[in-house]
Amino acid sequence: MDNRTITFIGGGNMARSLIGGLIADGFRADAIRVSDPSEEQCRSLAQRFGVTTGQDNLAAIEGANAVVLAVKPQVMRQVASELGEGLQRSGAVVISIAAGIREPDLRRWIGAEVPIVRTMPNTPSLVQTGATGLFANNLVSDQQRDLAESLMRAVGLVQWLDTEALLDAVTAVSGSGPAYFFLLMEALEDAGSRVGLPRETARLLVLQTALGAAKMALESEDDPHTLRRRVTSPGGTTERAINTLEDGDLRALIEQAVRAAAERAAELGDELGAQ
Ligand SMILES: NC(=O)C1=CN([C@@H]2O[C@H](COP(=O)(O)OP(=O)(O)OC[C@H]3O[C@@H](n4cnc5c(N)ncnc54)[C@H](OP(=O)(O)O)[C@@H]3O)[C@@H](O)[C@H]2O)C=CC1
Ligand SMILES: O=C(O)[C@@H]1CCC=N1
Repeated sequence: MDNRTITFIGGGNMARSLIGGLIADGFRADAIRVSDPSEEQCRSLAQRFGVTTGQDNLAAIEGANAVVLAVKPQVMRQVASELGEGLQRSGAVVISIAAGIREPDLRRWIGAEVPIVRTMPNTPSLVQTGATGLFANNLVSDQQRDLAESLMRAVGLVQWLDTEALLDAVTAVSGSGPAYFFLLMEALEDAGSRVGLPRETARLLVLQTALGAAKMALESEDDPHTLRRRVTSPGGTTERAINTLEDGDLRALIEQAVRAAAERAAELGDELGAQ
């Protein structure tokens, strides 16, 4: 991806997933800088990916074409304020990955009219199977839009959104989504082990089944409903299991969970944006 440089402010879980995916996609390690207060975190990132690391946020953004703000929402205000002038000078596109933090608040904290792309990626970016929603403010140039898109496309699927508010829904569906599937895997593995399978066998069967179902749903012309019906023989085993799940109102529970996550994203925006 040419010779553009990208700086990550915060080198935690999500930054690690994005960096790993970018490098696996051929992005040059020497074009990636990470600034994080933890020396341990920096050492581990430098060792694993060969990226440049440091503890000085302002120094890290110098000359960068894109600055990814990958800190927790609760420290975003402090980080954005501290970087304000540097960001204004650099002309870099700011890419925020924080849940809830709204673009107008981020711009206010930075204290300048800077180009901002607000995104919501997810951790499978590490294995280049991420899913990212993006929203650009009107100061983002076409080139910067392409840069933000190509960074996120290097690690998976990208979906641009017309309105920023939809990012809370993206957060609730795909940002947090990997955790829902991991929970299902944990539960299925536990259940498999309780009906007699050795735990390792149960885990392998569950993971391969999850992979197979997702791959099939992505590659098939049929929708998941049709694919599900094909597994479900009348009077068979799947029917019995699906009836149990429907009787327990799994769908309503999932909707409740997604609404709760979206509400929490909005709440974070309200709470932290009011500062
Ligand atoms: N995890 C996920 O699945 C996803 C997370 N996100 C978003 O990504 C962001 C980061 O989340 P996640 O990676 O999970 O969090 P982590 O806590 O793993 O990473 C944040 C990192 O930022 C560091 N940090 C804290 N203060 C500063 C500072 N002033 N300057 C530079 N770095 C700092 C932290 O160091 P220390 O720990 O020492 O404080 C930590 O290493 C959040 O805003 C979250 O909403 C978005 C999509 C998915
Ligand atoms: O749980 C969180 O708040 C972050 C945002 C989406 C995934 N993890």
